[in-house]
Amino acid sequence: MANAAIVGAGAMGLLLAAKMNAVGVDCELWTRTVEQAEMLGKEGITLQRSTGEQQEPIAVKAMALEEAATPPEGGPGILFLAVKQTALKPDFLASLARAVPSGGTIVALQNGYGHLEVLAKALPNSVVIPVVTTEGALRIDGTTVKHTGRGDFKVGKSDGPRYDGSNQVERMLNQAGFSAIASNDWEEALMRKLLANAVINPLTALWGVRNGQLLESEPKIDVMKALFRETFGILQRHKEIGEEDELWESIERICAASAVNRSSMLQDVLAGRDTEIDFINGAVCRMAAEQGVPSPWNDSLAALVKAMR
Ligand SMILES: NC(=O)C1=CN([C@@H]2O[C@H](COP(=O)(O)OP(=O)(O)OC[C@H]3O[C@@H](n4cnc5c(N)ncnc54)[C@H](OP(=O)(O)O)[C@@H]3O)[C@@H](O)[C@H]2O)C=CC1
Ligand SMILES: CC(C)(CO)C(=O)C(=O)O
Repeated sequence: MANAAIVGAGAMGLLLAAKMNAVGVDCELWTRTVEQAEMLGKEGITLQRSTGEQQEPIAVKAMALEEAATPPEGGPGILFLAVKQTALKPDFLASLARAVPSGGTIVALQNGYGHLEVLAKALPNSVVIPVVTTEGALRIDGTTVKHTGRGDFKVGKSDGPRYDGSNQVERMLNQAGFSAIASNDWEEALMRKLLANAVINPLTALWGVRNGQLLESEPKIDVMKALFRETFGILQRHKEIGEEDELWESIERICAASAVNRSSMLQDVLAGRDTEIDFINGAVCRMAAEQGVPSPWNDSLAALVKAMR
């Protein structure tokens, strides 16, 4: 049994598994289906650079989560959770609880907000480490992933013993060639990412445009700014996240840097999958309700994106 496993063989899971196994970090990959696990076992993972250039396939030990979720004696001590928040349903959480040994570490890579509470409740004997990443990955098929953008990983850390495994996770990611840092200010990073996702994702999904196209028309920028201002106010009341101007500029930079990419929400809509809207704009609406303030832009976008299904 490996020391670590990645749950979810989509964009992020394939990228992590490829880079870790390429440098000899002992790490299994747990899929949803037996078919994908068999394919990965036979073909390995093909990693494409953003330029399209691809490396030799990287061998990986893959199995379906249901096979892996046996009683936890000797189970991997670290689970990188690379599924969307939409997957965090009771049956899945029960499988995870069976797969992770008591005291094991769950590395939560999800965008959005709400998952940490769900995981902590469902896995009370595990340590859930929040990780915020600005890496970009795109699943091409069941065994191929494109590394669409280089970013970094902020690995949640606390001054107390709460996130004991943070330094180990940081080391594993750096060993795999990523840029990772264990940091106390992970919550600020999580909120800043939530702000970017709350502005870029629903609008690109609704208008069917790539990230860079958001900045190509004044009327689109006006809508973006209105959504940004409302969301910034709500998040800033929840947790100090920085200056409004600087955060708006950071969103413009993300759109420019990922100009040709489709946001994850647009990809989900195009593929007919559930989106993470409930955990992005929906989460902002819930925060606003707790604060007793209105959130008309977030309410409308959450409803409009849900109605695309
Ligand atoms: N991709 C990116 O660039 C980034 C992603 N993130 C975040 O990382 C998380 C994962 O995103 P991403 O990899 O893009 O998503 P994908 O949709 O590409 O991958 C999710 C994977 O989870 C698998 N899955 C779903 N349910 C289960 C289950 N019950 N058991 C095992 N596996 C399951 C899916 O399997 P199947 O395909 O068989 O349904 C799929 O392979 C999201 O929260 C996202 O917001 C954060 C930053 C960047
Ligand atoms: C930052 C952004 C918008 C990049 O596409 C993203 O995280 C996503 O698509 O979910």
